[in-house]
Amino acid sequence: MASIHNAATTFDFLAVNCVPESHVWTEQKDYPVVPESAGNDAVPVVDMADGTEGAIAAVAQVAEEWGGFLLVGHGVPIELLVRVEEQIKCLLARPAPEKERAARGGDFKNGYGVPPYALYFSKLMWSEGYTFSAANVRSEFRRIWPDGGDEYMRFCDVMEEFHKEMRALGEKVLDMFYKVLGLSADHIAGGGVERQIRDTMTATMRLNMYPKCPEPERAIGLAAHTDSVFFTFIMQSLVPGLQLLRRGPDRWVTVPAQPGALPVLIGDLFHVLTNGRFHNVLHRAVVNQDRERVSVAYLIGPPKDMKVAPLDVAIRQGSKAAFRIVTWPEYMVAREKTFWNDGEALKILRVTEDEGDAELAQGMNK
Ligand SMILES: C=C1C[C@]23C[C@@]1(O)CC[C@H]2[C@@]12CCC[C@@](C)(C(=O)O1)[C@H]2[C@@H]3C(=O)O
Ligand SMILES: O=C(O)CCC(=O)C(=O)O
Ligand SMILES: [Fe+2]
Repeated sequence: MASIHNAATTFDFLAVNCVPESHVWTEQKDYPVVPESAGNDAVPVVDMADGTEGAIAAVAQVAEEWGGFLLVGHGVPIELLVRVEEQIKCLLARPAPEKERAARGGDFKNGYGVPPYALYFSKLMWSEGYTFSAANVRSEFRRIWPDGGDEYMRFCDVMEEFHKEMRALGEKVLDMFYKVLGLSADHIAGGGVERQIRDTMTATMRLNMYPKCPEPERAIGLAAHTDSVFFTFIMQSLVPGLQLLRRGPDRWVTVPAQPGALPVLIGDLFHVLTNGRFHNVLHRAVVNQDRERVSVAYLIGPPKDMKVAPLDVAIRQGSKAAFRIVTWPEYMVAREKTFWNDGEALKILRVTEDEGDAELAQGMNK
């Protein structure tokens, strides 16, 4: 599908009183929407402070059936989350020429502009945002503030504090997932691949701003997608908008926006690591007429050169690896052709019966 826009198109969302043709998404395949907290469709809550065996069994069920949940008891101060939100609003309220100076595209994979997958759709989404590597905050944001200064320092200090907290939380959540897979603390601490993943995983941040929309049912904030990474933490303002797809019957379930609760979304590469056991959840962000919404996706993935394949512990006795070995960049390139076909991406990596018999697929520890 041809792209009709540049990576860093600025659009004055607040200047229009209807959704222009360039942003209309009514022809997309769609499913009914379940409102917040409805019976069996209430998004599960995982409390990290609950260290019981029962809690691990509950995480197992949620990871397999939902692929997404609300994390509480995580210890990240709410007041820090509030400061992160304030800083994002300040950044994205800067004048268009300043944001365009920091545009994605060309030599810059990171920066201001539409997310990479937007280039594969013919319509624009009702959002703007900024993508950057969490390890490079200070150099990245010199593109917005070339001379540094107080605003630059405040922004970088808050983002780095957030990164420190989230990276540490990422390790705790990874350990929780490893426990679900049956790995002992000694095994994780040993020199194997599980420890290597934990020590080397990388973080990318995508700051999203969804302006108020005069006709929300005709637009989409972020179109349906799975994240390619291991897993993603979402920090969202107190305005709902994130929805998860539940299958059978297919429906969108709205994630409540609760102070301090962090949505966690399992991505494609964790689905691969667990040999398909953890569900990589299809999700999207919708917009509304009354309130702008801000979110941060804190995406945790492997280093670019790591070869990812099902973990040995996830390949149950008598079965084989269901996915072939891939690096994250290789997977992202292969996935480009599948964006308008929900759930198709991982088929690229699936090992066929014949290949499986020929034992082409191997576990990650081999
Ligand atoms: C680390 C990344 C994952 C991501 C591409 C990116 O380089 C930065 C943003 C991420 C995001 C967010 C919106 C949807 C998505 C498909 C996209 O185009 O940009 C994801 C990408 C992904 O998960 O592969
Ligand atoms: O805004 C949200 O809640 C979702 C953001 C998201 O899915 C993403 O940036 O990948
Ligand atoms: Fe996402």
